[in-house]
Order: sequence, then structure tokens, then C-alpha cells
Amino acid sequence: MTEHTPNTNTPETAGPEPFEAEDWIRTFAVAPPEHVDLPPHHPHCLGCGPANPHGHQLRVRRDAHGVYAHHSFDSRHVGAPAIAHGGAVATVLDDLFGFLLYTVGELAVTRHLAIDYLAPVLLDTPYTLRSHIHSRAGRKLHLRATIENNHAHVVTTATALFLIVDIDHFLTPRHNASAATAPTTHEDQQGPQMDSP
Ligand SMILES: CCCCCCCC(=O)SCCNC(=O)CCNC(=O)[C@H](O)C(C)(C)COP(=O)(O)OP(=O)(O)OC[C@H]1O[C@@H](n2cnc3c(N)ncnc32)[C@H](O)[C@@H]1OP(=O)(O)O
Repeated sequence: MTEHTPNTNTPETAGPEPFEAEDWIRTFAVAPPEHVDLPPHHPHCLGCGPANPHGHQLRVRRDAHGVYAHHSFDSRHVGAPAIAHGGAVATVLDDLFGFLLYTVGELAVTRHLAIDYLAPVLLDTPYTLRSHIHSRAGRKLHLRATIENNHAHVVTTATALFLIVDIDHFLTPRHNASAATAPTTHEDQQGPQMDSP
């Protein structure tokens, strides 16, 4: 019988300190100016947290169209040799979508994320990531993103459905997680997925 060993996080990965959720949530209602970095979602956020040494430490700004970032993947994110892992690319795109919330002024979370890997994303190579709101219908935010290399070739595209949530989503996450029951996917409920509008 295999002995179960408890998960022993290192101090670095022990996660965020307790914080005031209400204060954190209020920051999303403020749209910072275009010439400064938008605030990270959280200091330990895997996508953008400056205090997470294992994260991507994405730095994002907004512009007239949405948000953008200049970013390079490194050896921590390797999949096939010299190529970024597809999951790492998805992490960064999901996080970039999360920065659009500063332009919406409301909280939302990823419900659906779809990625087309058109060409390899190379390590130690500069890319420009852009994201914008394609459309909004009630609490549904239909989002779009691209990753482009320095030769203006788009190597990745992504679409996402974010759903606006209220503060309780973050204040009672364990309750929300246990509330989910199968079938849990949109396709289970509604049949094959159509292209988003
Ligand atoms: C603060 C920001 C930080 C950002 C960090 C980066 C982004 C993230 O990583 S977020 C973390 C990852 N995401 C999550 O943890 C979310 C987990 N999921 C949930 O908690 C819930 O599913 C939640 C809250 C999103 C939605 O729950 P719920 O309100 O019950 O949704 P539900 O009623 O099923 O669907 C709402 C609507 O969306 C539609 N919908 C759901 N899925 C899909 C889909 N895949 N395609 C099209 N439509 C869909 C439904 O049909 C429904 O439509 P209508 O209102 O017209 O009937």
C-alpha cells in the first residue's frame, strides 16, 4: 500500500496571504490610464502575480481596442524542445482575458476557453498578445485574443466566454465548487457548440 504524504508546499508556493476580498474586488471598478501597467489580479496570480516565482508575471496595459502585453516564454514553460507548452500558452491567454475586466468594471470568470495553435510559440522569443471584447450579452462576455510574433504573424488565436459573477463567487468558492453537478458542460446541456457570435 502506498503511503500518503501530505502536500507540503514550499514557502514560495504557499499561496497568498489572507486579504480583504471586498477591497480587491473594488479595484476592478477602476480603469487605470493607458500608459501604465494594469494591476495584477493578485500578487500570487499564476498569470500576472509579481510575487509568484513560478508564474508568467504578465504585464498588461489597455489601449483603445482592449488590452495588450509583450511577453516571452522561457525554459520554465517548455513543452516540446524550444517550444512553449500549450498549457502555458493557455494560462497566459486566460489571464490576459482577465485583464479585460478592468475595462468592463465588473468581475467575471472563465466559463469556456478555446485556442487555435496555428504555429509553435517559441521560447525566449518576444510576442505581442492582444485581447478585446467581441460582444456582450447580459452577463456573457465573448472575448477574442491573438499572439503575434515580431514579423506580424499571428501564431495563436483564442476565444473565451467569461461570465459576470458577483462577490459571493470569491467569498464562498468552496461552496460554489461543491454545488456543481454533472452534466457540467454546455455541450452536455445543449448539444454541440456553435461558434460564438
Ligand atoms: C477576477 C478575475 C481573475 C481572472 C483570472 C483569469 C481567469 C480565470 O482563471 S477564472 C478561473 C477559472 N474559472 C472558474 O473557476 C469558473 C468556474 N465555473 C463557475 O464557477 C460557474 O460555471 C460560473 C460561475 C462561471 C457560471 O455558473 P452559472 O451562473 O451557473 O452559469 P450557467 O447558468 O450554467 O450559464 C450561464 C449562461 O452561459 C451559457 N453558457 C455556459 N457555458 C457556455 C458555453 N460553453 N458556450 C456558450 N454559452 C454557455 C449558459 O447557457 C447560460 O446562458 P443563459 O443565461 O442564456 O441560459
